[in-house]
Parts: sequence; structure tokens; C-alpha cells
Amino acid sequence: MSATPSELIAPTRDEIRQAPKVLLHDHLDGGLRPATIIELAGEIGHELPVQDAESLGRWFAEAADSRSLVRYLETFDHTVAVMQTGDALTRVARECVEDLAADGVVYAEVRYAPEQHVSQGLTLDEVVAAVQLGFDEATEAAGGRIVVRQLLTAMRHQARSMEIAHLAVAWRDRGVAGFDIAGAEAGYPPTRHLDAFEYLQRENSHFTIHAGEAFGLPSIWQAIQWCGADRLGHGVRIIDDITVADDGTVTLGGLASYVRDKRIPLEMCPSSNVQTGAADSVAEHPIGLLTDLRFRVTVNTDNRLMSQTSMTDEMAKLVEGFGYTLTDLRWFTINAMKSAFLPFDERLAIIDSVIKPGYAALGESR
Ligand SMILES: O=c1[nH]cnc2c1ncn2[C@@H]1O[C@H](CO)[C@@H](O)[C@H]1O
Ligand SMILES: [Zn+2]
Repeated sequence: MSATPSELIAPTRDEIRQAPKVLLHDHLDGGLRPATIIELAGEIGHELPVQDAESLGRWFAEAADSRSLVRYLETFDHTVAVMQTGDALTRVARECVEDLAADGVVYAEVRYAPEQHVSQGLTLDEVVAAVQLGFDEATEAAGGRIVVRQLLTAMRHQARSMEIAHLAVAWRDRGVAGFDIAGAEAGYPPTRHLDAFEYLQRENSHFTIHAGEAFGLPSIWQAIQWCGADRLGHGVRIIDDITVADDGTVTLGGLASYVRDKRIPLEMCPSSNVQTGAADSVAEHPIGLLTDLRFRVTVNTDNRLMSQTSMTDEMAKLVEGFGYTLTDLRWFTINAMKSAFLPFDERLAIIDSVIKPGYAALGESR
């Protein structure tokens, strides 16, 4: 009887946690520790729906579990409220990196909207500086085990995208790797912010756009063909441009072909999509088909607090739902690292000296 080759064995949770992981889509204001929210809320007298950390974690998950992006986003009122001072932003940023490093994440791009953190008088510049301080403190404490960059998000229903794009360019050599737009998708097409995207292109900057989550193909089409997005936040609805016949024959429409041919990275966030109703379950998530079709798929957390998740959890759910092996997880991870908004030589260095040896060591230890 021949033994099953080790690369075909389903990875254990512990192996997934140890495996090097790359995270491109994670919101700073969607990843706070419940205990930190309680402490910070106490300091400023912000009223929370419940008072102990465990119930608060559950409250976020249940409130976000709404099958509606708009209702899901309402839960951010409580996290954004406690992130209005330099100290609070630095603490949240530091804890974010600590939590990611403990989960085995080796490279992360963490996003948030600076314009949402100025209600107590901070300037946009002070917001970015406070977050960067927290990232620097925690990456230093982690002894180089993790590299982290900021992505600056503009809220799509607001009109500050040009300012935020300027901020991203001003901070490009000091920890900010790119730009994004987020918030309610229906009614707020990416072309509303075309001037900001055109400015960033002229500045040789990178940006991703939340598109194809709560709204379909037109949003993805605009993000790519009008705005020039380097990557798609979610992009799940690209599935609407793919047909699978009864005999299994797959046909890609023009937009799906373009996304695959150009290797446009999809920042997929399975658990978040189940909560907002963009997918019925993780096991039925379009990530399975898109991975089979070799789109440039990456795996992400979106909001660790609202989804009560981590990179390890997202990968474990995919292993359970689709039978993925360590080889598949390595493929997602290298896809993500190739798609990072980091200079090419730095991406290559992490792939060659961290990701490949990390997966090789896991394979050998079986
Ligand atoms: O999945 C999402 N889709 C769209 N917007 C989101 C998602 N998750 C978070 N945000 C929005 O992004 C802001 C900055 O981080 C958050 O405050 C939230 O409103
Ligand atoms: Zn998101």
C-alpha cells in the first residue's frame, strides 16, 4: 500500500497557522480586539450595546450577519467612534500587527479611511502618522517576522477621495503602499472618484477598488476599464460573467476573460461575503470555481472582528469546504505576494526567503 503523498494530505489547523500567510484586504477598523473597544469606549464615555468582551465580540458578529452590506457597515460606528485620538489609533494599529503576526501572517496591507478619524480634531496627516507609529512599534517588536503597509481608503459616498489620494502619495515612502475606496456600493459607482484614480495613475501609484460585492458586473467593469484598478476588493460577482453548462463546459464573458487574462488579483473574503449575502456559504463561495479556472485568487479576512475570523480560520474553512491542500494554500499565498503593492524585488524576497521555505519546512515535517 503506498502512502498518500504529503502534499495531498489535508493540512491541520496547526499547520495552517504555522504556514506563512499574506493578507491584502483587512480593515483596521474591522479588526479591533473587543476588550480594547471596551477600554477605549470607557475612556471617552462612548456607549456600547453590551459591556463584556465576549458578548461584544458576539454582538458584532451577529449584527454583521445581516445579509446586507449596508447593515453590516453600521456596526463600524462603534469601532470608528473609539479611534479618534492619536493614542487610540496607535494602540489599535499595534494590536492589529501583534494579532496578525501571532496568526502567522508574514505580509499584510491594512486599510482604513483617514477621513473617518478626524471628528475629535486630528488632521488627516496626524491620523496616518499615528497608525504608522503603531505599525512600526509592533513590527519592530516582532523582529522582522512581519512586514506591514497601510492602504488609505476613501469612503465612496463622501467627496474626499482626491484629498485621500494626495495623502497616499505624500506618504508613499513612509509606510503607505496604496489607495482604495470602500463603503456602500449600490448607488456609489467608482467613476464618482475618477479624478482621484486618474491622479494616482499619473503619480505611478497603486490602488484597489471594492467592487462586485453588493453590486454586480457594471461596478467591476467601471473599476477596471474606467478607473484602472490594479486589484479588485472582493470581485465575487465576476461569477455573473461565467457560465457552466450541464456537461461542465465553462464559458467566460468578455469581462471575466479580461480579468483572468490580465491576471487582475481578486481579494476574496469568503466569511465576509456570507455575512453580507454575496455568497450563501463558504463551501458554495465562487472562490472554488475561480480557483479551478486559475483566476489570480487571494484569500483575505476583510473584518476579523465582524466575521470573528483570522487568516488561519479563512484558510481552514476553505480546506474544509473545498478539500484544499498545503499546495493550494501556498498557491493562494504566492498569488497574494505577487499582487502586493510592494516593489517587485521586495515581493520576490519574501516569496523566496519566507514563503517557499516556510511551506517546504511544513511538508518535510510530516
Ligand atoms: O466589505 C466591505 N465592503 C465595503 N466597505 C467596507 C467593507 N468592510 C469595511 N468597509 C468600510 O471601509 C471602511 C474603512 O475601513 C469601514 O469603516 C467600513 O465602512
Ligand atoms: Zn473590505
